[in-house]
Amino acid sequence: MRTDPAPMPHEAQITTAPQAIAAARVRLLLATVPVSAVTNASVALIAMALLHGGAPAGFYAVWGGVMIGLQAIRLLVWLIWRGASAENLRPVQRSLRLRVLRAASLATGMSWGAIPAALFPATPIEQSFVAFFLAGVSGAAVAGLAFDAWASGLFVVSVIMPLALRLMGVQTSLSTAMAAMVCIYLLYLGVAIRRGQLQFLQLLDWRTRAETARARTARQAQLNALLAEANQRGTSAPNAAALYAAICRTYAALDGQAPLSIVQRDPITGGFEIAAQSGSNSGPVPMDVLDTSLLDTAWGQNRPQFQGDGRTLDACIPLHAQGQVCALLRVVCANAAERLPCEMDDSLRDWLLNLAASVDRGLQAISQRERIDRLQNLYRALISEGEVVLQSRSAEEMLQRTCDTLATDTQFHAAWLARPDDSGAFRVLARAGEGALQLDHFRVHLNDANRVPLVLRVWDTQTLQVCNDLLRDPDMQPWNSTLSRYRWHAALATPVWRGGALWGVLVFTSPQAQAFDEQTIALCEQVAALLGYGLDELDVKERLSHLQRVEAHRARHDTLTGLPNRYALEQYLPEVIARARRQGSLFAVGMIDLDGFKLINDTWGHSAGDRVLRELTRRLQAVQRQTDFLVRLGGDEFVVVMEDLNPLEVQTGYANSVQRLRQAVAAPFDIAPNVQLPIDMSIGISAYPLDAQDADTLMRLADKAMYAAKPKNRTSENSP
Ligand SMILES: Nc1nc2c(ncn2[C@@H]2O[C@H](COP(=O)(O)OP(=O)(O)OP(=O)(O)O)[C@@H](O)[C@H]2O)c(=O)[nH]1
Repeated sequence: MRTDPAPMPHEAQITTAPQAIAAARVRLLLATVPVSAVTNASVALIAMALLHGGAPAGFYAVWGGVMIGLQAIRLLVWLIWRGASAENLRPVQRSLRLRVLRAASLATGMSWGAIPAALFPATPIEQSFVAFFLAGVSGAAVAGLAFDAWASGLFVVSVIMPLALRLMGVQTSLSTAMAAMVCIYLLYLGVAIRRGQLQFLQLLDWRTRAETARARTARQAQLNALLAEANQRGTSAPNAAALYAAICRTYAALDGQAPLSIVQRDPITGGFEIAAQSGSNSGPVPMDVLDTSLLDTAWGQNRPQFQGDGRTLDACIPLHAQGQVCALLRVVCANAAERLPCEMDDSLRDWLLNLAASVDRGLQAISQRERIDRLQNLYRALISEGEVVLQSRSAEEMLQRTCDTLATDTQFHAAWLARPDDSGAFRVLARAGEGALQLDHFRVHLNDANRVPLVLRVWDTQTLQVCNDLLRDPDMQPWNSTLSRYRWHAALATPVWRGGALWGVLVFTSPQAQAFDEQTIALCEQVAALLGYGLDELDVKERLSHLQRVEAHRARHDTLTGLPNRYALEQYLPEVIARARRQGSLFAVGMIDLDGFKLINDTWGHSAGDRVLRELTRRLQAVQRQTDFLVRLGGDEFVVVMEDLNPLEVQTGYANSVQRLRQAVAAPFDIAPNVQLPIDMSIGISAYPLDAQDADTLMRLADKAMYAAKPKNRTSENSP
């Protein structure tokens, strides 16, 4: 719960006791001046009017004039000074006005002593009593002097001593008794004035001390409230900047404090900049007018620095995040003449240290929250990576989706994967996130002399590499401007294994230095491992599908000639029939069988027979039309399906087709080295839809026709 801090007590109440006493004495002296002056002037007027005898002629007129003049001076000083503030009273002891006031008071007292002196020659002695009486009255009238020891003492002595001496000079028992009484009275006045002064001073001292203590307690309470506030803000602020701003705002509410700022260091330039600051009565203290050496020392030595002479203050206290100095808490009161001074006492020092400790705790809470968020996001990314691996149909897709997921759903800024090509130059295969486009200019080669880039370190060591503060890594200096532009403040590069070998490097970058702690590193490794498994699985799938394709081809093709086989023909014929039916076209099935092929095998060997079969295939392919479908049924039997047959062909007994196919055996075959033999073939043809309308019958009829065409079966009427 936030409580509004009470206003700070006025600084006059917390100044030191001697200053306060001096100011209070002057105020009291001023308070007595008007009454004293008026009384003195009145009594002087009465004396001028009533006391004539026993004094030199004109004495009372001169004395009265001096007296009234002195009182006028006192009143004048009082008039000028009565509106003075506490600040003006502080240097009062050196003030000209105080000196004038004291001199006037002293002169007043001494002038009263002149009356008994003037009366000395006179008789009877009773006149001296009148003077003594007047002196006593005037002593009371200038009671203000009692608060000023020297003036009071001189006054008492100068007024009463002459009377005592005079009485002792008369040498009668009465005058001696009176002199004794005067001396006792003198003694009494001296003691009374002294004691009164002491008590007054003590009283003032107690009062000032009590007020100072009260003010201190009140300030301490406010300062403690600010500490509590800082602690509480730490648990609610979303980030360090918000925490700094909240601390400064709360501090600013404390009236009368020197300005507080939180200063951060630019990692590139090393310069200091204000991250947050409180306002103050004198406004924020600009950085450029301050000596930053104290900041350097506090940052470099990681120790609080305090400078000041009790009137000025420069305090720099390091703040920490993850064990490292991340900012400085600075309180500066640079100007001693400022209305609000900073007391550089131990309590303020302790409080500042406590405030810094509170901010540290807040930063720690924030970084812990950020770490948990980061890990949660990473776990999510890990789950997403599992989906990516399962869903991706190609390696390219898998890599790109991995990078996209990492750069979108985690605290990472960018993610990319690179691997060396055949020439050894690293190629970025996938990338995502801020600054990823600049990877177009990524030039790293396996043979580079400079082994600093993380991808090379990974390649060399085959292990994961982390740099948690790229901008402070002296090796990374050449790339600092790019790293800083895209806020790549920390990076992790991990090997990606494919098929048991190092295949690529997956790189994660984060805008937050120190982002890669133990758990994050472990999760990044898992992501890379998952990616590797995914790639391996893709490879397995790819191999399987290749095998399937080979097997499927093998099942439909003849291994010796590469031609479609009987199985393929069985699938093909229904399609042709359906097409011909749809289009109302004709097609023919030609059955081809070599004559006397067995003899070649038997005479020249099986491999010679194979050669003939392959050569025949080549020749048949050369003479077939584009729409013909050539099949090896087995042995020396071939089938050619001829689509879009011209009806004339049927009428001419397939003369053109037979002639075209026969060109395949027009030239003799190479049987063996230097052995060429002519080989003939028999052809039987059936046509759709004239001969039959189903595949089996068409095949059977073609076979029958071919069989009939064999030389050994040939008769004059069925020879083709
Ligand atoms: N070299 C070789 N010979 C094969 C292959 N497949 C079958 N043969 C042989 O081919 C021959 C085919 O037999 P036939 O058709 O009776 O032989 P032919 O001498 O041509 O008889 P006609 O067809 O009646 O003229 C057999 O000897 C089979 O062993 C093969 O892939 N390679």
